[in-house]
Amino acid sequence: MDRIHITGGAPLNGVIPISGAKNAALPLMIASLMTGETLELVNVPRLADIASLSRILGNHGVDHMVVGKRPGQTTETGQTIRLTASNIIDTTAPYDLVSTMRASFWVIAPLLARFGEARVSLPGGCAIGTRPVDLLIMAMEALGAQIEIDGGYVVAKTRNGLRGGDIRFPKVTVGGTHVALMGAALAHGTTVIENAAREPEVVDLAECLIKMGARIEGAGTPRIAVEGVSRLHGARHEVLPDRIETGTYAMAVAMTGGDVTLENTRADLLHAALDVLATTGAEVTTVPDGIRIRRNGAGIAAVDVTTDPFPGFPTDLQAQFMALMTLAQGRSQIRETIFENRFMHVQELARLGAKIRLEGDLAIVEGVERLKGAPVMATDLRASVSLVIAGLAAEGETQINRVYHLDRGFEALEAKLGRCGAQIQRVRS
Ligand SMILES: CC(=O)N[C@H]1[C@@H](OP(=O)(O)OP(=O)(O)OC[C@H]2O[C@@H](n3ccc(=O)[nH]c3=O)[C@H](O)[C@@H]2O)O[C@H](CO)[C@@H](O)[C@@H]1O
Ligand SMILES: C=C(OP(=O)(O)O)C(=O)O
Repeated sequence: MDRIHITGGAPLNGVIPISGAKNAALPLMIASLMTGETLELVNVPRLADIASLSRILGNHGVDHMVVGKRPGQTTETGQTIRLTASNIIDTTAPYDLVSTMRASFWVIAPLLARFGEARVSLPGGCAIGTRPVDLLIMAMEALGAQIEIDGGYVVAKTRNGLRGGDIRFPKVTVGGTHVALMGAALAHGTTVIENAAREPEVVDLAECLIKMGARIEGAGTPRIAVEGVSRLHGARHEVLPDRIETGTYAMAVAMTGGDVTLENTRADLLHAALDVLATTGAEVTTVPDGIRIRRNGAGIAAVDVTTDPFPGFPTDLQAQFMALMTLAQGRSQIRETIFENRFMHVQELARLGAKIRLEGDLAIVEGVERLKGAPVMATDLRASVSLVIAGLAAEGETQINRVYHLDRGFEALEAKLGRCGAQIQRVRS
């Protein structure tokens, strides 16, 4: 298994190009199942999760083509892919493909809406809590689907197509909102989704569906209205920038010190996180087509954070922020409200010398003066990258095992950091 070796202590200086968002690209690719025409997606990141989903779509019969590079494009310019679901041969998404990632479960909605049936294995994904799918099932039932669980599979059927209905989510769910949107877009009649997720990735999916002919109003607000149409058509859509990758590198610079411009991204995608970073003492400025982060000399101020659905502080940046707080001057309290088991990085950060105490959903971090490199191993994607950030700021060598978690969500991580002065290498084995 590959490992990442880091020799910490160097500040980061330079430019980091931000990739297209994994968590937008995945539902957008799934939306290709909603039409027999071609969906062209631009700025798709090169990631293990994207490859896994391509395999799942391929198994359903979706044709997948990667468009060749154009002059001026580099390996870090996202790929353009064309997906055509004109000949679906199988409406089952099998366990061995779906178990590796959460988003693959969402194929259930377009399959059901367009073909009247779907058999999808219960999903996997990052081990950060129980992660049930009851609300996704509730949404499809509200659209008239009959659903049963059989041998680890969710079997969904509809006789005469989905029909519009009222969906009120008791808690905000990103996946539930994606599924509700895709189902409702091809249902007969009107659907109102209440307490919808407002995440930018939901808005990106809605914008793409609108280009495909869907009638959707209110995406980005808690109330989305969808007027179903009988068919959708092909479209071309650019995946929005990855706000979690953006925030991750911003926190890395805030921790190591230095001056980095994050290119091809937008501050409005992560205001809550950038505001918190500024409060810690980092200088955050917006520049054309990006964000500049600087911290030179000043110490890191301790700041309390609570994760929340968008526009709040994202749970997907909680681990990275905790890494930063391990070197803060004083005590910070980090409350995780979205997932009940998303503190797996705590014991690994402790190996580097961090002082963190857990009390239920609260992590109390006592800042220390320095971290010291050590071998560590993370169990999920964002936890893994929090160890990379901590390793960059620690004295000496850090070795990060189980790198496949990082490959799920961070495109060209070593190259992007290496060009800014980080001493980071992948050791293949
Ligand atoms: C691929 C992708 O986009 N993943 C993101 C998505 O995950 P995902 O869509 O799985 O997360 P949700 O927003 O659905 O989960 C939010 C909360 O609702 C609960 N819940 C969800 C569905 C359900 O049927 N029942 C239920 O109880 C979850 O356990 C969790 O406590 O949003 C999360 C919250 O921003 C992010 O951390 C993930 O990175
Ligand atoms: C939790 C994540 O992914 P998934 O929902 O696929 O587990 C993530 O992107 O941080």
